[in-house]
Amino acid sequence: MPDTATDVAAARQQGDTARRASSIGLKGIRKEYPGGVVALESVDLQIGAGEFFTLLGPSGCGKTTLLRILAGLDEPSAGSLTIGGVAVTETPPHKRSVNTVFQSYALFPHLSVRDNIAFGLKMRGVAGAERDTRVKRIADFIQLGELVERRVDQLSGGQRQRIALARALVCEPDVLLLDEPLSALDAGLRRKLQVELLRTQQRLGMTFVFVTHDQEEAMVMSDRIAVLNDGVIQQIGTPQQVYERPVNLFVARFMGHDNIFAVSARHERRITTPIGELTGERPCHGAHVLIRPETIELSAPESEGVEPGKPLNRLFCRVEERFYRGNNVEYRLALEEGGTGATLIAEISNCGERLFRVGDRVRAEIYPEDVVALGDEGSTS
Ligand SMILES: Nc1ncnc2c1ncn2[C@@H]1O[C@H](COP(=O)(O)OP(=O)(O)OP(=O)(O)O)[C@@H](O)[C@H]1O
Repeated sequence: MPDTATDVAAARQQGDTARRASSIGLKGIRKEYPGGVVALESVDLQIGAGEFFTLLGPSGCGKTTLLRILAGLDEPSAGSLTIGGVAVTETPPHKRSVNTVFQSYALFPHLSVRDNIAFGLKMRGVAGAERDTRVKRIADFIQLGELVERRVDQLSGGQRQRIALARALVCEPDVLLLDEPLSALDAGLRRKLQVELLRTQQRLGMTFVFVTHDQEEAMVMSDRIAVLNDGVIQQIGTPQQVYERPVNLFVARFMGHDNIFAVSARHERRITTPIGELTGERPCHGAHVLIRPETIELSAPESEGVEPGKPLNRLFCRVEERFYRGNNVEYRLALEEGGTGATLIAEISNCGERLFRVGDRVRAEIYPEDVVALGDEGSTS
């Protein structure tokens, strides 16, 4: 069974042509629960047919509400919804070609794997012989063919999760909705099932809408991600766009970034920050900037530097702390001049070069394009 991010990338590249999939369109979707809680403000979203699309955000931001509206389990207070180009805002759940996999599996523990998988087909009135063929095909597909007679309460968490997936897939929906399906699993199994889920989606060519609050999981799985906060989409983009170019402070923090600095003064491309004066690629309008630790180059102060003559930001620092992580090394740096006591974090891949020690003087070099301006919340791209 595959278990690395490389496998995920390979799975993405091996994708068959779409068998059946539907696009999804959301326009002005608002949800206000009785009692006045506004779970979604005004959500506009276009999800492509066959896309692996992820809703990412903290607890309570409205992810599940949005999924329930797609499934037809909740009605929006305003706005409209299309699946496969057809208006379905008023369509009841069982008439939408949509299936949902929940975090809690929602399996019948006393029934066999076969009967659990067959349940949805039975409800849809699929006859015995065809039902058996389809159950067998999907059980083999998720590598549980040998376990079809077992009772569900005799299986591991990972196996149960695969059955929940099989039960949704066997109905061949155009759209599969997945609400934190892997969050109950331990880290190793979770990574394996991430790969399996992505390969399944690629092979079947279905549209997947996946909910998670784990940014790494979102990045490894998704074609595109929508980051939500307080019922408002903050940014929609590819994993690379959302991680490398977060549009605002919320997205940058949620994606796990540390080197974020307030901008106290600005003049065209020059800005003043707690780590000193920096030059950006273009005039900075944001109140904060992000400098990703892995974009910083470190060298001895007296050396030539990485690219002599290039317009770089050069900061002289002292190594305060060093964290050796095997594949990379994190340095926490104190600025020698122009700084106001702020710490700059640099992460250097460990390619066998000499490591700096605590107390060493170093020169940190930052390209203008790696000074990322963060705008106000609520802006999308
Ligand atoms: N039935 C309900 N009645 C009233 N308020 C609700 C109801 N369901 C959800 N909410 C509120 O709506 C907001 C969004 O909830 P939702 O479950 O969509 O968030 P979420 O992002 O899925 O959170 P989590 O990751 O914790 O599941 C929260 O403030 C929640 O308390």
